[in-house]
Amino acid sequence: MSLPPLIDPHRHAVFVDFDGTLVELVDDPQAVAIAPAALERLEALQAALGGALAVVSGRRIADLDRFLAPMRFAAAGVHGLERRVRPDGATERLAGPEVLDDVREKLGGPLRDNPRLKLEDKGTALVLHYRTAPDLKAVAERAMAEATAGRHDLNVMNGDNIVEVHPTGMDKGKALAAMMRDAPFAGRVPVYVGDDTTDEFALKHVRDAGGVSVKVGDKRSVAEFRLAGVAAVHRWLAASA
Ligand SMILES: O=P(O)(O)OC[C@H]1O[C@H](O[C@H]2O[C@H](CO)[C@@H](O)[C@H](O)[C@H]2O)[C@H](O)[C@@H](O)[C@@H]1O
Repeated sequence: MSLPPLIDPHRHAVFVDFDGTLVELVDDPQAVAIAPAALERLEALQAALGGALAVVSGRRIADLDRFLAPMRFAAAGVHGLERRVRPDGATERLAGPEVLDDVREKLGGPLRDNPRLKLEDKGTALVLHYRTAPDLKAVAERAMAEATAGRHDLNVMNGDNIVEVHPTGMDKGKALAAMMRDAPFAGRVPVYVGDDTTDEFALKHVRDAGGVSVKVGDKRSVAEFRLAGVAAVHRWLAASA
């Protein structure tokens, strides 16, 4: 797979994943950080694109706001269950936290029995983290499977050292397609850059639509182009800006 072409600010709409793409993966999900210079370049690119830049993430939009402050940006959070088309607009939520109350309670036992497993509660999604305890991968997957048994309204997904659950019906591809229907994205050619299995929905959508699909890292992908890691992403964004 080859390097992606530079972004054309007059033609492209840019969708960028967060963890593993804009910021390096670390043990503590709250400890991620972007370099101030990289953030300034992202803002410059957003301006050059006429605002047609969005962050598409499994994170909550409120968390993305905190990590990327003071930048304001369009975003799809929690894999599209949260959406903000305009940087200063309101965040729309397609589900509430109560839908996971029963799962939250059922995960309590396994979490008490395995204190090295960490729960991230995103309201409309629950994540079991095992990056610092890789031997507990199967335990985490089993706990999630048992806690969600019979719940056909929920989707369990494996990510990078995580197993996550959220309501069905949305993924990053659908989130991107929805954003492409509105200004300032509509009429532009989509560019998507992401590293994880959950990004494959968006990468496939973009490839099928004739856009620029960019995989970060060396995992299998439907993407047409590849960048080696977070540093390479920032070099490419800088060259484009
Ligand atoms: O869609 P993304 O922006 O890539 O978000 C996916 C998940 O990212 C976070 O977890 C990942 O990053 C953590 C910090 O580097 C790392 O500790 C973890 O192992 C990774 O899976 C986030 O905590 C999740 O909620 C997101 O779904």
